[in-house]
Parts: sequence; structure tokens; C-alpha cells
Amino acid sequence: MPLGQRVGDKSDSRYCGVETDFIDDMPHVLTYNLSGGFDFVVAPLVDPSYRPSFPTNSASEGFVLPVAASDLIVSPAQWSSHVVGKISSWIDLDSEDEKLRMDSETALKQEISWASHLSVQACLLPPPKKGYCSNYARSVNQILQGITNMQLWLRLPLVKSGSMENESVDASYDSLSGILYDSWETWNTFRLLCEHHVQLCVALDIQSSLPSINSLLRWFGEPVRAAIIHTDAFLTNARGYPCLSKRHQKLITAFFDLCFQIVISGSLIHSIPQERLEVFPANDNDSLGEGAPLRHELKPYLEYVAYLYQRMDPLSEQERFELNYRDFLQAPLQPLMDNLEAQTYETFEKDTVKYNQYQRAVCKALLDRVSDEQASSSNTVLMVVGAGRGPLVRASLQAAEEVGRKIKVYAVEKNPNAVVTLHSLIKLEGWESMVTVISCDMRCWDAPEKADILVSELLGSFGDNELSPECLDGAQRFLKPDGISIPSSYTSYLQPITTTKLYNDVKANKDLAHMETPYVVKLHKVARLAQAQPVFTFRHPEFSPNRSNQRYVKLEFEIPPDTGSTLVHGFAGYFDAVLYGDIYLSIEPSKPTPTMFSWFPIFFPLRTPVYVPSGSHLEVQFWRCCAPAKVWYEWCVTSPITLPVHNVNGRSYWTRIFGFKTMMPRPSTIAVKKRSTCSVFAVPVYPKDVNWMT
Ligand SMILES: C[S@@+](CC[C@H](N)C(=O)[O-])C[C@H]1O[C@@H](n2cnc3c(N)ncnc32)[C@H](O)[C@@H]1O
Repeated sequence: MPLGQRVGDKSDSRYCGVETDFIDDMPHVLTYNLSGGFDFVVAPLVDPSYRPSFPTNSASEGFVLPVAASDLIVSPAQWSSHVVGKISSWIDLDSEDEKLRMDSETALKQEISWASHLSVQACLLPPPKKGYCSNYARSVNQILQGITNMQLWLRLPLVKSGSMENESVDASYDSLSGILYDSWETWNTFRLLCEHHVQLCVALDIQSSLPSINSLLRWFGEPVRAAIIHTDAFLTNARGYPCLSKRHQKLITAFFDLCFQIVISGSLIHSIPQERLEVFPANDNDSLGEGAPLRHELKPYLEYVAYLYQRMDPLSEQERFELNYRDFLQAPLQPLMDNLEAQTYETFEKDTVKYNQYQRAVCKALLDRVSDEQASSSNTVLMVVGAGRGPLVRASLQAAEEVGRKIKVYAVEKNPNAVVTLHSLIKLEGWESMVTVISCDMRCWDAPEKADILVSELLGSFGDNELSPECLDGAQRFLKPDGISIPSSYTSYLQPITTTKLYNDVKANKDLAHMETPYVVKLHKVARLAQAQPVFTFRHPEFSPNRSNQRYVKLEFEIPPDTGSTLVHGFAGYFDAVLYGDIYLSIEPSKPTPTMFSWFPIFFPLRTPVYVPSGSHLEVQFWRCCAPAKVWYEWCVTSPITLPVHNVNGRSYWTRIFGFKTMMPRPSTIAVKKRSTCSVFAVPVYPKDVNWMT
């Protein structure tokens, strides 16, 4: 039974599991827990008290595992939908005791092999011993090469020494070794040894004490599949029921949003008032005995977790639309090279927030330019360059009407298909006396007069990446020397992020070009490691004779000291734009224009993820390069390690300045969609097609 559904979140219900001990009667384990309200069990498949001692050279031949149930006793559908196999915790692949190490490896392979035979979708691996995991990771990596569908969840405590709420009960300190412990470091070592294998995931043990927010945030970009909450991490409310601290509540809510499963572990340690203990009718195949009532002792914990889920804010209509775009790579639009399609324009046109901002900017500019006294006599010349299907023309006309100014509009558009719409709009909306449509590239148009105001929206997710600077440089010839450009400036921003999902998706293409191409992405499962910093700014008009659109910047990111070490998979890119005066558009995370959805962020991947040790800086260098026919970015990391410059000479990604044909090799085998459109070439499996394990 799902925990319940948030309004508007129908396909995205959350699931809650329970960790059980070994009982050699899996049908009973399932009946008891599923009828008790849990969706799945995390259960040992093999008796953990069984500690085989294998002959040194003939491995496991002939051994029969003491298993929890024959594969026949539980249906294949139940094995795969309701059971996560828990690997024996005695297994220690990095023990100094060679015999134990060898036996552990054999036993691990046997248990995984049995789990694989049952088709369970995941196995929970015991945590590595603190500080050591190389041999464990090596063996797991070997296993990963041979399994197809099953995931392996590496169990780790959610701890980081030096940042826990209550250091006196700090589980992050290894008293044996005296080593300060950060479980993220263990995870990072483990997954690097396993080459970021996509089936290697994490299950976090949530304890009563939590590390600092910044160190927790690192996990948001990791492939965490489950958060295991032990009953002793729960507090007791005034009525005797379990509840969680405010920090835990926030964390679990964030986990829901990131689609992590919740698992309740441990026994009932709260004295729940008797009348609230629920009784469940016995199931037909209840092996406890006919008619015996079943009562799940952990139900109060499950109910509390369900309550946290249900009280989350409902998803807005826009968020629901964007569910399918979360963490999926899209090829950036190139409206200068390509002619946009009708449905792309249609998606833009739904973003009323963007056009309202333009309308406000045009209002302000008209009021500044034309005094009340001149209002009836002067006719302001406004040119919408890159008019598309006319929304900025409409916003400009509405602005003029709002402030009582007369305007004459030229709508300049190079896409002949959009020009057809512009012509039909003139008739439909009665614009004949006010609007002239020009079917032309703005850089080639021989304008009959000069403009007072030049309005454009040629911005990409990274501001200048759709070549707004080059287009407006060509158009400003017909702007009066004191004319106004809307936008008057725009700035790109960069932010280092951890994003295992995107890194793996990019890497799956196995070629250099995909590793050094920027993608448009609705970022979701990412850890934003530092504040975004400004990169390149362009101002318009720019009449200086020495102007250049080449840019270079060196950025130094300071990761907050309590974060701990991090792994950077690439950079999220954003932009903001000053339209006019104090009217702006922004997708920069610290000051986004509320509810505007025209742009998702851009992602610049790194060919090799960069480990940034705790307390170190991350230095990155970015170039905007221009040649007569193309524009491209190059980027590299120069501290704490130096990586090769990415996209040298625009070899993998570039934008063509002239001509409208796509000449660039486009990613074809990856999940690529176009910016904010419904033209989906590949759809995500989750959450559309709900699979509770993925
Ligand atoms: C991002 S779309 C914006 C369209 C419209 N203004 C809107 O807000 O829906 C950019 C438009 O500019 C057009 N465009 C790009 N470069 C151009 C150029 N050099 N000359 C004329 N139109 C251009 C594209 O064809 C496209 O219709």
C-alpha cells in the first residue's frame, strides 16, 4: 500500500518498507508485513548465523544455502516486488583474517547469486568496515559485471564526524582506529573503485543525530535508494506516539521529493496507548495459525512517515508537467541555426510570467522615453527582433496601450514558418495599422528607419548561448544612438554540482563528444555545492568600436567548510537578464523569477569527476570563443587537480553563426528532448511507469 498520494502527484506515490530479521518462513514474513501496511520487506534470504568455512580452493561447490524460503513458496512477482534481499552482515571482505576474507567473498557471491535467481530487484549490502573497502568494492564490482537488473544498495550510516548534532554520541568516530569518519567518503571511494556503476546505489541509516545541513546536501546528488530509520531515532510526542525532530522531518520530506524509499527498522520502543494498537485480520495463508489476529508493532512508525508524506505541498500544474523532464538531458535549442517548430513556440507562449515582465519593461521604457506632453504627438518606433509568432509584439502593443503611448512596430523574424503566423495574426488581431512584418535575418535587414526601442528574446539557459550578442550586434545598426535595448544586459552563472545520474547518462554514450557538450536539464537529484557565480555579461547596445564577444573568466568556488569533501560531476549554468531598469528575468537559484518556466538550467559535464577534499577550493576556467562562423565554450578545472580543457576548438559542441541548417553532429542515442517542449525523443521510466525499486 503506498503511503498515500499528494494532490496532483498521482503517478508518484511513495513506498515504505520494513527491515526484518531472518525467519525461515518467507510467506509468513510477507503476509505479516504487507498486511501490516508495508510495501516491501528488507529481509535476509540466508540464515545469517550460518558462517560457512569453505575449502580454500574448491570454493562453494556442493554447498546448499540455508535459505529463508524455496523459490517455489513465494511467487516470482512477490519476490521481485516485495523483497529486498539483505546480505549477511558477518561478511567482511577487508578483514585482516585471510580465511574470513576469502569465506566472505564466496558467501557474498553465493547470496547474490541466490537473490538473482529469485529476481529480487535489490540487495542490501552490509556497510564496509570503517576506512577499509577496497577488496569489498573489488568483489562487488566483479558481481556488478554479471548481474543485469538487480541493484546493490550499499548500506551506510548517515554520519560525518565534526558536524553531528550531539558529538558525545557520535557514531562517526571509530573508537578502534581513532579515525574520524565521514560515510560519504567511504561511499565515494567505493563507487570510484566500482567506476560509478549504475546498479550500485546507497541505503542510508538515519540515526538520532544528524550531520550538518551542508554535509547532508551532498547526498542529494547521489543514487540513494533508501533511507533506513531505526525506531530509536524517533522521539516521543506528548501523547506517547513516535515522531521525528524538526530536522529529521525536513530531511525525510526532502527524501520523498527525491524519490528515496523509507525503511523502518528495529522494534517497538514506544509505549503506544493500548487502544491505538491496530489489529489485522488473519490472512488465509497466515502460518501463525488459523484465525489468529495479526498486529504489526511498527504500524505507528509507518503512520507517522505517511503523515509526513501526506502533509507535503501538492505539486503545481507546472511541476507535474516537469516531472517527466527531471534529470533528463536535452539538446539546447539553436534558434539561429534551426527553425523552431510550432509546438516549441506554443510552449514558450504559455509562460505568461515572461511576457508580463517584458510588458512591464516596455511600459517603463516608453514612459521614460516619451513624456506625457509628447504622448499624443510622437510615434515611438519599436522593433521586435526575433518576433517568433508574435507574443512580444502583443506584449509591446499592450504596454503602449497601458501607458497611453503611440507606437509603430516592426516584427522581424528569420523563420519563414513563424512569419506565416505573424501575417495571420495581423489580420486576426487587427494590427494592420500598427505592425509591419519583416521576413528577414535581423543582421541583414535594411531598415527604412531607426528604432527607439529594440525588443528581443534570444536568450538561452546560459544567457548568451543562443547567440543573442551576435544577433543584437547585427541589429543595433538600426537603433538610434540613444535608443533602448530590452534586454539591456544579461549575465550567465555557474555552480559546481554533484549529479551521479547525469554523469552516468552522459558517460553511457561512451564518446568524447558527449562528455564535453552542454545539455539543458531540469535539475532535480543534484547537490548544489556552492553559490552560483557570475560568468559572462553582455550589455546592449554596445557601440564601442573594440567590442568583442569573446570572454574568459577564472572562478574560485569555496565549498562551505562543514560540507566535507565532495565530488564535482560538472557545472550547472543559469542566467539573469535586466530587461529595463529594475525589471529582470532570472533562473539563477538564489533569485529566480517566480513561476517562470521557459528555461531549465544548462549542465556542463566534466569528463572525469573531480574530488574536492574538505576545505579545498575548486578553481574553474571558462572561455567563450568566437570564430567567423561559430561560437563555442571551452572549460577546465585547474584546482584541486588539473583536467584537460574541454571542447577544444569547439570540436564537440558549437553554435553556427550563419546559415540555418544543422551541421553539428547531434546527440542521438541519449535521452534528448528540446528545451521545455513536449517533443520527447526518449522518456524517463520513472515516475511515469512507476517501478518502486528504481
Ligand atoms: C527564443 S525565440 C523567441 C520567440 C518569441 N519572441 C517568443 O518570445 O516567443 C527566438 C526567435 O528569434 C528568431 N531569430 C533568431 N535569430 C534571429 C535572427 N538573426 N534574425 C531574425 N530572427 C531571429 C528565431 O527564429 C526565434 O523565432
